[in-house]
Amino acid sequence: MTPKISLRNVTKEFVVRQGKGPRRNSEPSVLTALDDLSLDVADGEFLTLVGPSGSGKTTLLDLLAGLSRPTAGKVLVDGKEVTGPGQDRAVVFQQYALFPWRTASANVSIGLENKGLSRKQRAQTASRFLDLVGLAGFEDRYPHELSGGMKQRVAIARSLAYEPDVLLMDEPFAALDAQTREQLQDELLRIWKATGKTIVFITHGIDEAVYLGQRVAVLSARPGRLKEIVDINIPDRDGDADIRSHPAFVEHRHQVWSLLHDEVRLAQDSGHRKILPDGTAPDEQPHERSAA
Ligand SMILES: Nc1ncnc2c1ncn2[C@@H]1O[C@H](COP(=O)(O)OP(=O)(O)OP(=O)(O)O)[C@@H](O)[C@H]1O
Repeated sequence: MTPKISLRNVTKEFVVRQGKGPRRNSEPSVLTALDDLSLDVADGEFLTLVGPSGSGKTTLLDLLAGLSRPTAGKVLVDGKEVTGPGQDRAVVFQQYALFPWRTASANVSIGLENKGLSRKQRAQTASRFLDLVGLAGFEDRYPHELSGGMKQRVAIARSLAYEPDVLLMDEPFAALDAQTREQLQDELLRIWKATGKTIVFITHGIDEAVYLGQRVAVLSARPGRLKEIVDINIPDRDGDADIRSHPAFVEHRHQVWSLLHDEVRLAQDSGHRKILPDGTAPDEQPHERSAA
């Protein structure tokens, strides 16, 4: 069966300049964010993605979203090469990016405006998706009247409303307090089960990765390569038990922690992999190319 998402030998390079101001080096260098990465995601799968800072997680999500193109290799969705953003994929960012002058309902309706629906139909669809994310009755609230968790629910409802097959989530719960985060993790699992979406979810949280993912993809320190994919098998996952204290959860968490810990140490140990605060790397060789 064709995987829903397929990354085939994907490399992404950026051309950067070292230093700043008068000390800025005129020679551009190439920063390899992702290196020869191959990965398949099945239809309806929930994949979480972890990796040290700078390992290329957001770069990978941007490629899947069609916001940028790989330097080499291919990104396929349903067997077709991704050449730009599309209605089949929605992105949820850490920052909710809601329009402050629009109500929750109007924010959710945004993606429906080109679908030839009447105003009433759009409002009904928005209500249905606000209901799905647990915000029934909040249609007329403005973003400033909502908590952080509620705003993120609106953002998720907005992404779901135009019925994408794939949900791409870049640390969507990172700005929320621990309790709200856990609540939204459960909501997301419920929505995923109800809708059958394919989800790729980036997180810095090992617990979150293991709790949400059917598989956890671990990236190596920059340049990002696929270090390992951990299959998550936790018995009784659908029950009422506290999954986070289940021995299988604890074991998976330790496994992912060890893989990540090795990568973070490697990145720190080898000076040539260090990344300067301005995003450039001292190890990269000057390169002829001039565009990212
Ligand atoms: N547009 C760009 N131009 C130049 N370099 C870039 C660009 N986007 C990303 N990079 C570099 O590519 C590398 C990977 O960045 P990316 O944001 O994908 O990492 P990440 O794993 O998401 O990091 P974090 O966990 O800190 O958010 C970094 O070294 C970053 O500085």
